[in-house]
Amino acid sequence: MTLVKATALTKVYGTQASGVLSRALNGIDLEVEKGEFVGVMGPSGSGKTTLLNLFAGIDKPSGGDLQINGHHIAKMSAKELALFRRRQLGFVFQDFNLLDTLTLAENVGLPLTLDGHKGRTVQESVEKLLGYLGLHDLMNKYPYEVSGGQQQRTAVARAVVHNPSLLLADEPTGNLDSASARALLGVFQKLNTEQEATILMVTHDPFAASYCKRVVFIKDGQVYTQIDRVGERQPFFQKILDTLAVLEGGSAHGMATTRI
Ligand SMILES: Nc1ncnc2c1ncn2[C@@H]1O[C@H](COP(=O)(O)OP(=O)(O)OP(=O)(O)O)[C@@H](O)[C@H]1O
Repeated sequence: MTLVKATALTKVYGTQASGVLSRALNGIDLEVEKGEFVGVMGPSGSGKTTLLNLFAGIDKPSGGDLQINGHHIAKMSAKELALFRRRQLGFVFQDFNLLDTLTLAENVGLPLTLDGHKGRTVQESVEKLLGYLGLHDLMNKYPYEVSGGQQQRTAVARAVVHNPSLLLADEPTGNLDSASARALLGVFQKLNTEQEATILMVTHDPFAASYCKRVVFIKDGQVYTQIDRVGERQPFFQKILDTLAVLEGGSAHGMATTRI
């Protein structure tokens, strides 16, 4: 089942009147199937954050169409969009973004509490999820009492506690040491393979991207190429490095629709 369908998606910043226009996305076609784990890579300024912001409903496209789980994002009212974001999307950011005044369990339960779920139901869901993710012993601690890696895994728990249709992650390993990054990517992989979570992750890190099933490379606001993981992670990692070398070397004319 196709969960995300972006068709000829464009995003232009600025106005004609100001005379300063920046074309951040220039006709992106991208589909994500339910249960996929997709990485988005590309040079700085290529449009990755812009694309994620459109998927997240934070910003509206200038042209083209974007459907997530059958909903046309650009056609929703502000109220519909707020509900859609709360129920159907989960977010993981580079900076963890946990609330320091709440315990880890309270942080994880927040999306359910804000959605009006009863305290007991929230507690049961949170305990079950934290147990599943190996964080049960930390549930009564505050964010400043645990490591960055543990905070980020808690942030993932908070992002999936309401079973969103799509989990969006923006540089989730950006502030982590390599051991914590590995643990976090293990959590994504577990959620993807065991729970069929659909994940879209923007990353600069080829190691992180090698955990994905597919990596989409964008350049100058367009899909430049995509590669699928077939088999082990190590050869896929090497393919990602090779593709980045060509992409950043700028000598890959004609690769726009090629799947390596
Ligand atoms: N709010 C904005 N107003 C004007 N131009 C913008 C705005 N946001 C992004 N841009 C421009 O759009 C283009 C794409 O930016 P974007 O942040 O999406 O790239 P990116 O691939 O995420 O970069 P990075 O890897 O450095 O985060 C860039 O040229 C950027 O300068």
